[in-house]
Amino acid sequence: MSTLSVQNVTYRYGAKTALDDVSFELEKGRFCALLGPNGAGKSTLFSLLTRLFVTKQGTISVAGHDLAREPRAALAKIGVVFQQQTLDLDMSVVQNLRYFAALQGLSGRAAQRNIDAALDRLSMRERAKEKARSLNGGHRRRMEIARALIHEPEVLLLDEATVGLDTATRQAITQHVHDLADDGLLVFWATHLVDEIQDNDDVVVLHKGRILAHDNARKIARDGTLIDAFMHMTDTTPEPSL
Ligand SMILES: Nc1ncnc2c1ncn2[C@@H]1O[C@H](COP(=O)(O)OP(=O)(O)OP(=O)(O)O)[C@@H](O)[C@H]1O
Repeated sequence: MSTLSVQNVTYRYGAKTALDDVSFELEKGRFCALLGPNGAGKSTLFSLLTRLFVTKQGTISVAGHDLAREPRAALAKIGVVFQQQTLDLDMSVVQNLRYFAALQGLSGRAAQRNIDAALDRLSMRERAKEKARSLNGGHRRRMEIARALIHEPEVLLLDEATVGLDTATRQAITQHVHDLADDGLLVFWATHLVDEIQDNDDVVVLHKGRILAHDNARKIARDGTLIDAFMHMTDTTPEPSL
């Protein structure tokens, strides 16, 4: 049983087809990049995975739970970091996390244990009492990732999670998230930046709503670079990342 299964998903905005018969399966313990240029359909797919939009054609299942038939069980296995920041800046790091834990039905010792574990995983324990407002962009992002882990999901979805961060911070966050995959999570990371992808990662290349490739990054690159392969496949020039 795969951890995340997407089968024959099609999604339209009126006459515009944003996703066209998309199918793939992903396993836990892996970092998989959803790589696609602007307009590829990445946000639409994430909206379906998080049930902001309802899948009308095709099926999605998470850790064996069909998202349409068992939405609560499926969503309980997903942690999400959206592109837009969603913190309460006037609360401390730990207050933000406690609030989210309560929304997930966690309280008392169980909540504290999971909060501590999530802070440790993102090296944020020493910032726990600081107001979110006082944190820089990288630490705010780490805190959002810690928050997404509190209910111990099996899948971590991140939608363009490094937008607006400087290069060093981007690299640090990207590495942290790779470490989470090494610890056993399935990380599904939407990006248009090829340099966030490491040789051993899995990559789903999405373009104009269709999957052009799904393989190990090294295999997609073949004898050249992943950037060249991506440009060739999509006939685009990737945005400079530096
Ligand atoms: N509300 C909408 N109404 C009509 N078309 C839409 C709507 N939202 C997105 N689209 C179109 O659907 C396609 C996929 O968009 P989507 O936002 O999912 O792509 P994306 O890969 O996330 O791109 P970006 O990186 O620019 O956010 C695009 O052609 C987009 O113009």
